[in-house]
Amino acid sequence: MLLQIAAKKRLRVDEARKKVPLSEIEKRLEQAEAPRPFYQALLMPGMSVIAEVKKASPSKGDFGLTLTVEELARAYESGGARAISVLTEEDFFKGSATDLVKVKSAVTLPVLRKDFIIDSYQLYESRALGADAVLLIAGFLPEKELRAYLQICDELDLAAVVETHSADEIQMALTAGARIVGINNRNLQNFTTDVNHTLQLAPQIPDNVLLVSESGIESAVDVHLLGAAGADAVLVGETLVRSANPTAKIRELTGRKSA
Ligand SMILES: O=P(O)(O)OC[C@@H](O)[C@@H](O)c1c[nH]c2ccccc12
Repeated sequence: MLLQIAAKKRLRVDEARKKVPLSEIEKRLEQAEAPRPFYQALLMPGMSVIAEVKKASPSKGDFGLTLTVEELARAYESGGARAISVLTEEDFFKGSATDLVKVKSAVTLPVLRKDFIIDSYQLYESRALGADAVLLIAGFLPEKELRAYLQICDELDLAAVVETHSADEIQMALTAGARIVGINNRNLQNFTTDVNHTLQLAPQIPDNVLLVSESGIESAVDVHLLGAAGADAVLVGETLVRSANPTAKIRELTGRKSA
């Protein structure tokens, strides 16, 4: 599955680069506004929720959103989310770059672009689209490349969440210079999720690195356990998009009325 996603992405990136060359993106970036502070949002006291706009996934199919992406993002903001994640992958998650642009203008929160980044072109593109942060998947990138991408993110003032699945990937992310590490609770072999995955690996994350627990977070109990284990943030998609009231669901998860 991951290989299929990466192969599709390669084609799409090559196409995008033909349409809008890097030199053109760099020109656009001269006029770009300063990014919203993603890292600082996660640093706030208490658990930060990164709420995800997710229309579909390869394992669950279409979630049948009844709200527009703007409405959903605003509902998240009202519930006290501290950042919004927007899935922009087209072929397996039914996302788009347009979704990111729409969400960015609908809220005042920082916005994370969730996609499969396999080419440095996508970092510049993300910044030009208005992303304040990107996801870098450690399992997709050799350490040297990860390090180079993190450096480009620094130059672009783009925050980066480096997603990991194992102790080895965490070590690699830290060596490459990650300041925000994600631990994905989803087993990519069978797509099951287990928040214990974060609880087991959390001790590997030093205090000066922010920890985001990703996937399969369903309840206030999950959030409490993850906070006690040292997570600074949780990344929540399905539980929120399936909820009849995403605003109330975020408040329920954090136990707070606002951000
Ligand atoms: O819907 P969930 O189980 O709350 O998961 C959200 C998020 O963690 C998940 O969408 C995700 C984590 N890493 C990814 C990488 C690519 C696509 C999607 C993801």
